[in-house]
Amino acid sequence: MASARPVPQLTVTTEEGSGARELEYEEAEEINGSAPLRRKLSTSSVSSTGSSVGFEESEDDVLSDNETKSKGIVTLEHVGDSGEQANPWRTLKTVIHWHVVASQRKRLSWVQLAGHKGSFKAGEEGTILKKYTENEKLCFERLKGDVLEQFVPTYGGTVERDGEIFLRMRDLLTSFDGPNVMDCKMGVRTYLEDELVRAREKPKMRRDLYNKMLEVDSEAPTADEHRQQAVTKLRYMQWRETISSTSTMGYRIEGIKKSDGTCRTDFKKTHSREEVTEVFKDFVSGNEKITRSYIRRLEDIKQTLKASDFFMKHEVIGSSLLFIHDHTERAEVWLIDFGKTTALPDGQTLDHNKPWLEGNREDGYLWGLENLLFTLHSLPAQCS
Ligand SMILES: Nc1ncnc2c1ncn2[C@@H]1O[C@H](COP(=O)(O)OP(=O)(O)OP(=O)(O)O)[C@@H](O)[C@H]1O
Ligand SMILES: O=P(O)(O)O[C@@H]1[C@H](O)[C@H](O)[C@@H](OP(=O)(O)O)[C@H](OP(=O)(O)O)[C@H]1O
Repeated sequence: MASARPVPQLTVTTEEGSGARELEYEEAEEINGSAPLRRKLSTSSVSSTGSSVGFEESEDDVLSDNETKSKGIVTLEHVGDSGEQANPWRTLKTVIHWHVVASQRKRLSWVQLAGHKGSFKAGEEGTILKKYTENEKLCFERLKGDVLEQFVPTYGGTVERDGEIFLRMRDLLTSFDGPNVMDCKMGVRTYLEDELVRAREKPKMRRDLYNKMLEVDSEAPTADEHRQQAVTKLRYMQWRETISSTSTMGYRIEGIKKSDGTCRTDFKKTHSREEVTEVFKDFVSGNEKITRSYIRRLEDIKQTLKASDFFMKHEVIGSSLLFIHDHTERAEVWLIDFGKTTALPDGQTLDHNKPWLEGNREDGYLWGLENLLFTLHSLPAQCS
């Protein structure tokens, strides 16, 4: 395995504020002419200390460990499919005329191991609907015809439900019988370089992330962060990267649901090679055939990534590999979550294997994949 790599850190210093309202993410991105990454606008304000470090709460509820640890099973609401492609100009009209009676809605029991609560709804059979972001839609569109498309859930365009726009995609779990599922977030970095720049220019303090930090380690916040009872998102994300295996191995385990109904999302401190290996070993229940299938699939993915035009031209941040197997010993791995996968400027390409230095936009995806394969290769011997 390659050795740990240094992660450039951002030091947030408190400046005197002008009192001006801070630009919100989407506004800033619109001005730059790029696709918005956030799902909702949030409000931010100048802190009461007069600092320009704004305070901000989470834009969406993120599943907390307590909420998911119990099951990892979420109930997705199913609303009838109109088959329509979303038309932004018709949104308001559709909100008014959408006559789906709640009692007629079917519900789907589903597994969501990471991500934002309420992001998904059930689609028609075999599909799920994920809350729309322009960025993810663009990725799905650009993936059409790319060699990587075969490893990505089939994309079925945008649809409108209850006045909201969703991306329709294949539900990867439907063909499995009592699936075991694991989400591994790939890369050495979980925030975009753009986010780093924005965070430096306009740091915003978040109390919810401070609280999430405390839940894991009450000594993690600095004295200053304790005093403010808040941390910046960047500080939180970098801390998450270093306490997990993201910084040292280029991937981390986000959650696991097993066919026996157990579900774990408490892997924030799963850091060492030994700890990660133990989790994998438990996930495959020592089954060598399943392990070998996963290895074959990951080798295919690796070769395909290297040949992919899409991969070469995108900074792939926050994307996961979803592992699925069941009692039939069928095992699959899929690439999911392109919410923060961003096209590079024309002519620029990434290696995905080089260390990240601010400005080079490298994400360490392939390096993480190598390490993941290394972990799986070490399993069969241990399992037998
Ligand atoms: N096509 C799919 N088929 C089956 N399960 C899926 C699919 N897409 C996502 N999931 C499940 O939903 C979870 C969250 O998905 P995803 O990462 O796309 O959401 P998100 O809200 O963008 O997450 P994040 O906030 O981490 O960026 C995954 O861990 C997985 O369990
Ligand atoms: O895994 P955790 O510890 O719950 O932390 C969340 C996780 O890093 C998500 O990836 C991130 O959303 P994005 O990837 O969309 O940035 C979210 O930011 P948020 O709170 O701003 O939604 C974090 O709170």
